[in-house]
Parts: sequence; structure tokens; C-alpha cells
Amino acid sequence: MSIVLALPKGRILDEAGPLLARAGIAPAADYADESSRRLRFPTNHPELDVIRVRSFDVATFVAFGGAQIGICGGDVLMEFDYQEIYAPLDLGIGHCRISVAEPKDDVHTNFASLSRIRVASKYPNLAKKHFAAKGIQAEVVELNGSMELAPGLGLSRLIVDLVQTGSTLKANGLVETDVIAHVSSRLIVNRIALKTRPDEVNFWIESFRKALAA
Ligand SMILES: Nc1ncnc2c1ncn2[C@@H]1O[C@H](COP(=O)(O)OP(=O)(O)OP(=O)(O)O)[C@@H](O)[C@H]1O
Ligand SMILES: O=P(O)(O)OC[C@H]1O[C@H](OP(=O)(O)OP(=O)(O)O)[C@H](O)[C@@H]1O
Repeated sequence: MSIVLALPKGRILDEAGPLLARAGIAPAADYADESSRRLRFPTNHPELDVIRVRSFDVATFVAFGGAQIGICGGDVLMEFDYQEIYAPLDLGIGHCRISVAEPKDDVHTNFASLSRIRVASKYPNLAKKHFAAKGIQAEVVELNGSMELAPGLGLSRLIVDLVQTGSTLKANGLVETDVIAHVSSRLIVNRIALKTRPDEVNFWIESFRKALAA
């Protein structure tokens, strides 16, 4: 049975390309071509296939053992907190932060005076946990993108989303008021696969470790 490496579509896939090459992994040429309808690709290693899935789904495929290893944003790992996943390596790609942002004309919400707040986010668990620590119950309006529109259109008081350059916030009249966590992408493995197929899984962990050191 092949080892399956789950890769996220989009920006991380682009950044992961050189790392895969340094780890000696050459997937079939169309693996990064998002117009291709193929989702599973052979590699130059007969015993290794890659799959291309949505970034949130990388964690789910690995947690449920459909893929033994994967590349996944720390934001996704924090949101799901799957006990089945072990994340041994910081891959140093996909750097951003998960932050609270508020409309620039209405900043510095007096959290001490609030017991509830409405928040737009695709990270309901992280957002709720962050505000619960301040004694505030967050009601999360779940969106999958373009969160920055929510306060201006009355969906929420503020947002919890990823920030890198800050240009999306700025272009939409928001300011970052709290950093919840710094994020980068990690190599993740299924804990059971690590126990049942240690030689194969450790071989790939070590290949990525060497690729990072190269
Ligand atoms: N602006 C950014 N800068 C750096 N890394 C980012 C940025 N936005 C997202 N990321 C990282 O890349 C991962 C994938 O984000 P991306 O925006 O490519 O996918 P998505 O649009 O959230 O996914 P999907 O298309 O499946 O909804 C995130 O989980 C995060 O770890
Ligand atoms: O601080 P910046 O450099 O502007 O980056 C932050 C933006 O990047 C991500 O969105 P993405 O581009 O993935 O679009 P999305 O709304 O489809 O998730 C994130 O959700 C922010 O909107």
C-alpha cells in the first residue's frame, strides 16, 4: 500500500514545490495544475502518491488515516486540534498570523464591558476560545473567505482572520487589534501510521528534515 502525502491547493502548494524537490519528491507534472481534474498523483517513488485537497481538508485526510502525511497550516491545526495528528516539523512556509481586526473608525472595543460579541470567521473554535479567555461569549458567523466585508455590512462587530501584509485589512477599512497566534505550515503525520508503518513514515519525516537543512 502506498504512502499518501496530502498537499493543500493554493498558495501553500506553490511554496511547497521547492521543498518537495529538495526532499527528492517529484510528483506527476500536473499535480500543481489546478485546472487538471486529477486529484491523486503518482511520484518518482513508486510507493508514494500525493493528493491535492483544500487546505482545511489536509488535516482531516491525515487525521482519518486517508493520508499518512501532509503539509498543513498551523491555523488549521489549531482550529481542529486533532489528537490523531503529530506535527513534527515547522516547514518555514506560509508565514502569516491569525488576528482580530476591527473597523478603523471603531477600534479598541471596550471588551471589559462586553459579555457577548459577534465575530465573523472561518475559525469558530479559535475565535470562541480567544474571547472565552477574556470572559466574552463569541457568537461566530462562519464565512469561508472575504471575512473583511462582514463588519461593514453589519454581519459582525469584528473578524478573526489571517493577516500577512495587512493589505486586505487596509483595503477594507479594518485594523489589526490583537494577534492570536503566529502561523506557518507544518509537516503532519497520522500517529497510528507512525506506529504501524514507522520505517516508511520516518523515512519521509527525515527526508523533509534534510530538505529544510539543505
Ligand atoms: N495571506 C497569507 N499569507 C500567508 N499564508 C497564508 C495567507 N493566507 C493563508 N495562508 C496560509 O495558507 C493556507 C491556505 O490558505 P489559502 O488562502 O490558500 O486557502 P483558502 O482560500 O483558505 O482555502 P480554500 O480555497 O480551500 O478555502 C492557510 O491555512 C494558511 O496557513
Ligand atoms: O494580509 P494580507 O497579505 O492581505 O493577506 C491576508 C488575506 O489572505 C487570505 O485570504 P486569501 O487571499 O487566501 O483569500 P480568501 O478570502 O479566499 O481566503 C486571508 O484570508 C486574508 O484575506
